[in-house]
This record gives sequence, C-alpha cells and structure tokens, in this order.
Amino acid sequence: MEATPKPEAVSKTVHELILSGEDLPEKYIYKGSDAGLLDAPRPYMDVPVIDMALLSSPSTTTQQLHDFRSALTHWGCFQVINHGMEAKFLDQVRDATKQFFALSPKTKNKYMREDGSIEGYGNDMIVAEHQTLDWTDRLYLTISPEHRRQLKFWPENPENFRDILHEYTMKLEDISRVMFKAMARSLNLEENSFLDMYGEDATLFARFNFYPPCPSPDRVIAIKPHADGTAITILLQDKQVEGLQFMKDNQWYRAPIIPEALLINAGDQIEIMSNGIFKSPLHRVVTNSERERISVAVFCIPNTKKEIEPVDGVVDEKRPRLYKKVKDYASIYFQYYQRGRRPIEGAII
Ligand SMILES: O=C(O)CCC(=O)C(=O)O
Ligand SMILES: [Fe+2]
Repeated sequence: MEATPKPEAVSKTVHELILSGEDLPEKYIYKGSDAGLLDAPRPYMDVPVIDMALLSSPSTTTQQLHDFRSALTHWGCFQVINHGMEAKFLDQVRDATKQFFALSPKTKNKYMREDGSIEGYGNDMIVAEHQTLDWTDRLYLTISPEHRRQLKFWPENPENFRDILHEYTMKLEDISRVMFKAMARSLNLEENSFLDMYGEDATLFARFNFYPPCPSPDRVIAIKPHADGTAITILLQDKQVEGLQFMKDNQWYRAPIIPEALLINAGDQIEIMSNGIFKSPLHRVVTNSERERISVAVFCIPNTKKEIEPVDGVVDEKRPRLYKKVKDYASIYFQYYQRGRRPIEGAII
C-alpha cells in the first residue's frame, strides 16, 4: 500500500463548526453513490433478536444455534437481549456519553487526541487527500486490557463517566466470550476455536460517537459506508434517534432501535476466521436535521501478535480456503477505509 499522510486533526470539531455559525464546508459534502439522496426513505431490516441467556446455557437447542448462525451469515449482525445488563444501566452509559459531548468545546478539548494517534477526543481524522469528512465528533478510548488504558483521555465529567465505563467494559468482556463460543458451536466447532485465535490479550476499543443535527442530511454523511475491522463490534445505539443502516443485496436498510438490546455485528476478522461463513456487513450512518444522536461502539480486536486465518474445521474440499493469514489487521484498516476501499480485499486469496 502507498504511504499515508500522518493523521491530522482538522481545525474544528463538528460541535465547534456549528457554534461558529460558518457555512457548511465543502469537505463535508459526500461524493459517493447516493450523494444527494442520503436521506431517502429506507425499509427496516428484519434483524434477528438473540436471547443471550439461552445462548450461553449448555442446553442451547439446535434451533437456537441455527438461528444464531443464520443471523451471522445473512445480515452479519443481530440484536442481543438478556445480556446481563439492566436497561437502567444502559441508559446510564447513554447519559454519560451525552453529558460528555454536551460540555463546552474548551472542556472537551482537554481530552483532545494527539497528532498521529487516534485515542482521545476529536473529529473525523484526515488521512487521505480529498477525503470527505464524517459529520461526527468522537471519543476513542482503549478500555481493555486495563493496563493499556490511557486515563488522561478518560473524561472526569460527568463525574461517574469512568466508573460506568469500567463496569460496562467488564460486562462486554463476558458478552464477547459468550459470543465467540456460541459462534464456534453454531458451526459445530470446538467451542474455543475462535477464542484461542482471538487471544488472551485482545483489545476492547470504545468509540463514543456524537452526531449533531446536520443542515444537509441529503448530502452529508455521519459515517461513510464501511465494514468494521474487528472480530466483532458491540454497539449501544441511541435510544430514540435512528441513523444506522446496513447493506444487503445492494440496498440500504434501517437498523431498528430496541432500547434494552445491544447490536452486535461481525467484523472482518471473524469473517476471515470463519472462512467467509460469517459476513462482516457494510454499514453506514446517516444524519438528520432535527435531533442529535449518540452511539457507543466497542470494537473487539484480536491480540495484535496473533495470526488470524480460517480456523481448523471451516476449510474443506467443498469450501476451500478464501483468506490469507493476517496480523495486526486493525493497523492498516483506517487507511483503506478513508479511501473508500474494503480492507478485507487485501486478505482474499
Ligand atoms: O453510530 C452507529 O450506530 C454505528 C457506528 C459505527 O458503525 C462505528 O462506529 O463503526
Ligand atoms: Fe462500524
């Protein structure tokens, strides 16, 4: 791959841009297909709802595993209920996120990311020339393992932000393990097949997304179409405001909101590990002119020292190996993404 310019912060976050009253800068005008039609009506997707209590029990039925597998092969995503967190707690995570983004730019800028790094607060990063910017401000934090947390980027306002995020992290670690085991069982594999490759020292990386109301929802996108470079992504959606869309058969579908559920999608690395049986779905976020939206995406990223490849048991004569070995996949991910290309192309044999 060609060398990439060093990531650079643009001068203003979207929040600052709005407060400045400036006209919409050209670099936010989306040029992809669908430009000018980004706010066209879309049908809902029939995203499967998975009951985690049933999935984690040793007596999971064949039907439940079949439904789970089918969710991952058709949509590449599902909503999870009974995940062990109360609806009230999920609201606390949402509220803490909203409160942080509602702070003044000056206060938030204390947590501003540093040049050349993505961790911290800021807007979409410029990594390629002529890049269209996403209409979003973000806070990126490594949340697990604990020894890699950079607390200087962890907000102290609202006061309970750090405690809530710590508790949320612990829960998501458990949930991710249950998911990897169930994914293996759903393919009749030994239950640790994916977990062993994912590794002990895997990273959970949280991206808090804030999407202010946008003056041109037909021409400005909140997050460009992409598939996640993770093994899996665990998403907490805004409780009231939609925006997330998934692509299937070349059509965009709206993801419905289930307030007490988490939305989990497959990422490129589980697509590779499953030899393409699980699909890492293309998705995007659109803006609207009336209401702000937040979301919290937690990226579950395999240990960067582990080689990722199709696991034993998913390659046979009928299903030849589709992907090469990859290592530290996340590191090349952003450059591909900003050029509008799918990083997984580089892993296909
Ligand atoms: O905001 C959302 O609903 C999705 C965000 C997303 O796709 C991401 O952060 O990768
Ligand atoms: Fe995503």
